[in-house]
Amino acid sequence: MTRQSWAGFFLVLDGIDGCGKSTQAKNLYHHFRKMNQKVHITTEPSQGDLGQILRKYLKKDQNPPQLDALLFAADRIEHCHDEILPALNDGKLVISDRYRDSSYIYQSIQGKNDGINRAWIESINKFSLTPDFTIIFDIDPKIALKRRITHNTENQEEMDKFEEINFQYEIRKGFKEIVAHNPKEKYLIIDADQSPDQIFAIVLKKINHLLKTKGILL
Ligand SMILES: Nc1ncnc2c1ncn2[C@@H]1O[C@H](COP(=O)(O)OP(=O)(O)O)[C@@H](O)[C@H]1O
Ligand SMILES: Cc1cn([C@H]2C[C@H](O)[C@@H](COP(=O)(O)OP(=O)(O)O)O2)c(=O)[nH]c1=O
Repeated sequence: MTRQSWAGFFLVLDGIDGCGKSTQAKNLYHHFRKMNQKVHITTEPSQGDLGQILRKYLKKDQNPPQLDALLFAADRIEHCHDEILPALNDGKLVISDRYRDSSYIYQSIQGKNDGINRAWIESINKFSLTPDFTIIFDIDPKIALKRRITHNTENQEEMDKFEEINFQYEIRKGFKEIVAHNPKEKYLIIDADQSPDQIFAIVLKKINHLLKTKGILL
């Protein structure tokens, strides 16, 4: 699975937990559906067989971090092979709610005291597809947490193991560093402390431009 050119467009939305990426992924999906544009929405952990197994493992507190990293990487290979590449070859805009950068950041921070480093995570992910473009939603973790509690999608007892606030500050920093070290042609960082409509307007302007440049959108 080394092919890196396709008829479609591979877009990733990423950021800390609760930054609003699922909301924007769904907005984009519905927008392009209405326009009769070929579009596919997906998420990581994936809905595939390995994604189901991974979600089960993530509910356990005491997995070795190496195991988490390997499961995320395995799920990603299956996800690329079974779902993402076929959709891209079919000319679709593929919108993924989280992808490889989440592994680079979450697993390297989670495993920093267990001998896990970024180079190893990159190596186990080297067979996954490289996105055409990534949007990072940047927000203070306290605001993201408040949103999720206010909307009653979360309470403190049910918080996933990755959602502890200091960990989220480290994750936020990690995403910012990725943006800083990559070209503007590949990444956009958006201040996610704005209304959903304001954020959507920024996202849509960028994606329309990118799709027009690639000749996918007329
Ligand atoms: N821009 C926004 N302003 C206020 N609340 C938001 C905004 N975007 C999303 N939300 C709400 O915040 C919560 C988390 O958003 P969600 O899109 O699920 O985040 P993520 O997918 O990044 O975890 C949801 O309850 C959602 O309705
Ligand atoms: C894709 C991915 C997610 N994660 C983490 C981020 C989330 O805290 C958790 C599960 O994701 P999920 O339950 O979908 O949360 P969210 O709505 O915030 O995206 O898995 C990783 O640690 N590594 C990865 O490669």
